[in-house]
Amino acid sequence: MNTCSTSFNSKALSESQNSILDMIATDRHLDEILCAICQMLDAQFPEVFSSILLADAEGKRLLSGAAPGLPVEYSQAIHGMAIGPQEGTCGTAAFRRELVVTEDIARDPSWERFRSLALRHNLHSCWSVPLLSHQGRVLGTFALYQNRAQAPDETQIQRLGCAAQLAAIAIRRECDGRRLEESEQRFRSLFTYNPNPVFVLDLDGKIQSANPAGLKLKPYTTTDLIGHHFVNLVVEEDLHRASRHFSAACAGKSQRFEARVRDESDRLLTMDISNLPIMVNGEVIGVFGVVRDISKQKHYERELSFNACHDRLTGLLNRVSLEDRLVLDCHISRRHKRRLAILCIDLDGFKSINDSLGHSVGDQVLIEVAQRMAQQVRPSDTIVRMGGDEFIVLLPNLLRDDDVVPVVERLMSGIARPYCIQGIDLHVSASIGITMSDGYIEQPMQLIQQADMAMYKAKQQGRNHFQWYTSDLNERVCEHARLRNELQKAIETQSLKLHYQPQIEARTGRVAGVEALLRWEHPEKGYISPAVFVPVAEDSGQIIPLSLWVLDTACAQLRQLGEQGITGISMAVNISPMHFQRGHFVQFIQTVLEKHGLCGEQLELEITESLLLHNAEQAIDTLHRLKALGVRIALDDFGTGFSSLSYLKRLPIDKIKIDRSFIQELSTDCHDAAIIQGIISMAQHLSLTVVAEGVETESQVAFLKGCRCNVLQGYYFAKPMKYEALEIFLREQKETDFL
Ligand SMILES: Nc1nc2c(ncn2[C@@H]2O[C@@H]3COP(=O)(O)O[C@H]4[C@@H](O)[C@H](n5cnc6c(=O)[nH]c(N)nc65)O[C@@H]4COP(=O)(O)O[C@H]3[C@H]2O)c(=O)[nH]1
Repeated sequence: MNTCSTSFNSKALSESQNSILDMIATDRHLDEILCAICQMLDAQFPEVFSSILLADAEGKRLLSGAAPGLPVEYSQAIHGMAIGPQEGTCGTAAFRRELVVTEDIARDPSWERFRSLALRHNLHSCWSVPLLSHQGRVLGTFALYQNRAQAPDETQIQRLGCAAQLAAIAIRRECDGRRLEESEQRFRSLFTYNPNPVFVLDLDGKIQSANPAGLKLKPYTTTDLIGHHFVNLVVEEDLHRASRHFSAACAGKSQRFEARVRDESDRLLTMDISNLPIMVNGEVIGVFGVVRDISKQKHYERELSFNACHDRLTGLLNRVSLEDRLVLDCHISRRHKRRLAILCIDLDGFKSINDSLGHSVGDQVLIEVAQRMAQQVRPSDTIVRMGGDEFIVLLPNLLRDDDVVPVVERLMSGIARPYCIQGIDLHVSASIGITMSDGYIEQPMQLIQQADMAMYKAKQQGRNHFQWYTSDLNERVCEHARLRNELQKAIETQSLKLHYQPQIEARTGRVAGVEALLRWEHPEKGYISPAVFVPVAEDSGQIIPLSLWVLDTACAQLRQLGEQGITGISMAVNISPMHFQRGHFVQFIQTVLEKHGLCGEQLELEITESLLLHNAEQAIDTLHRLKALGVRIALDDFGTGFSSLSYLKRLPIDKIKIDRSFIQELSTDCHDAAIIQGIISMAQHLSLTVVAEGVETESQVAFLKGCRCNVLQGYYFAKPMKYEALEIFLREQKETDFL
């Protein structure tokens, strides 16, 4: 080897090195370059063979790189040798990352695997250096084999290092190129296969390239997208915003915003756009526009917010939106110094359509009502469906209060026109409550309450009416609410009592029965008439527990009378239509009779005609079932309602009670006398018992007896009295004849 090193021609070496560097610079194939490096050294040292091995991807094995002077059989045998602490010269050099010198292969223990092969090919010593990347990763090894056992001198080590460096440069460049190529391909894939449109814009905003998804956003007005400014894509209203974000991205700040674009079919799409600066060597050279179509999401968002504040059935605003609208309209009225009208509209007759013809017919009516109302007001007015058949209308721009009247009249006549649903002609009308404001009100929702109160008043006046809100209406409603609360307390503290008024058989003068009448002794107001508090209890639903208590108590006290030996009298109890129409009413009556050991004939239920107004067929059916229990039925307040004589014969009733207003006018009004005579004779034809209520004078008694009225009830005989008084009264009357 000394001979070789002395004969080493440094000029030739430097030329070879230059030509190899040239090969590297001109991107010649790596195999070619590595082979040239080996040949360069082989040429310098006769009887020396260079070998380059390359590390595999995992850095665990060494693979053939170049070894033009080595025998092919040997090169093939060491292909794939492991990198490790005892793996020949090259495997060990790669493992230790330093020059490893094997002076004598024949004696080196790390050569055990390949020793005989090497010696067979006359290879006796091997010196190897690792090839490392910039980051210190092992790229491979460069080795020199000699055909005699020997150690390298300084020059040889230097030349070996020099050649190894050239090989490392070539390999690194190859790796870098491959990595660059790979990263370029990755980027291309991200760009090309991105389902979202991606644009590359120059700093002027011109589109330099677009991926296939981006090309689909080409406006139908242009033929090409590339080279055009991005403003051609964005709709005019959003241009200013889009340009602002683009400029910010050009200044190096990533941006995210929404803008609308039109696609190649001229569809309007809402896009979520990211503008990202393209940074090269710390400088912005362009902008990426990454676009995501969020049109569907926007559509759902709009739908959700529409549903949140609109009524699904009619499309009108719902009660959620009412307060906001009201506050806004108060503001408008204040600013324009106009009057604001608030109308509360409730449909008359809608419930019976819904009950009898079903909800789908009811729904159709509501939809049409909503449409008709919308036709009668201005677009700037507001119509809200509060639920069911109740609506609120806000008219914020009226000059005078009276200007609301024509609108209300139009609404009423519009609603009252017949509806033809599924071939059936239907009629509904509207009861309207009106309140006015100048917009200066601290709690605008109070206006809704006022209109609501007025609407209730309108309803009470009959159908198809409108009513203005007045402050005394408010007073009455407040009183109503107060009474309801106090009544609740009275129910809870059981401070309601029953009084009883005897009913006298006209022919014999004996007590035929008693009527139970509710009494409420208010701690401050004294006795409150049931005529006052029963309607309140009916409105609030309190009538049900009250009615159950009355029936139970009346039956209990009738039984108590029996136990006192007072028998042969019946107990009449007033029944509220609301309780009567409840399910389980008949069952309850049966239970209460059984509980107190009474038979049906001892109980008489006083009902009124109003009970037959809604669903008369069902009411008649309930009456039949009560009759089957033996219970008697009396029709109270006869003569004050519609008193259609024709339906009387269809009703399974036992008695009619002539209202006391007829009896009281008897002496002054000869018509009343005629009416009473008529009622009694008609009742006799129908085999009904007639009771006259409110009998106060002897002459009334005489007249009624003359007309063959069956039963008399009134102060003339007895006022309603407590149970204890009744017991005494009944005991005494045994000996007394009233008539
Ligand atoms: N001026 C005058 N009045 C007489 C005379 N005789 C009896 N009255 C009164 O006439 C009313 C008869 O009861 P109603 O027609 O069923 O009318 C009752 C009934 O509709 C209702 N009511 C009373 N108790 C109950 C009850 O327990 N349940 C229900 N649902 N309603 C009841 O309250 C209404 C009024 O009851 P009250 O104030 O007790 O008034 C009672 C009674 O005190 C008389 O000679 N002259």
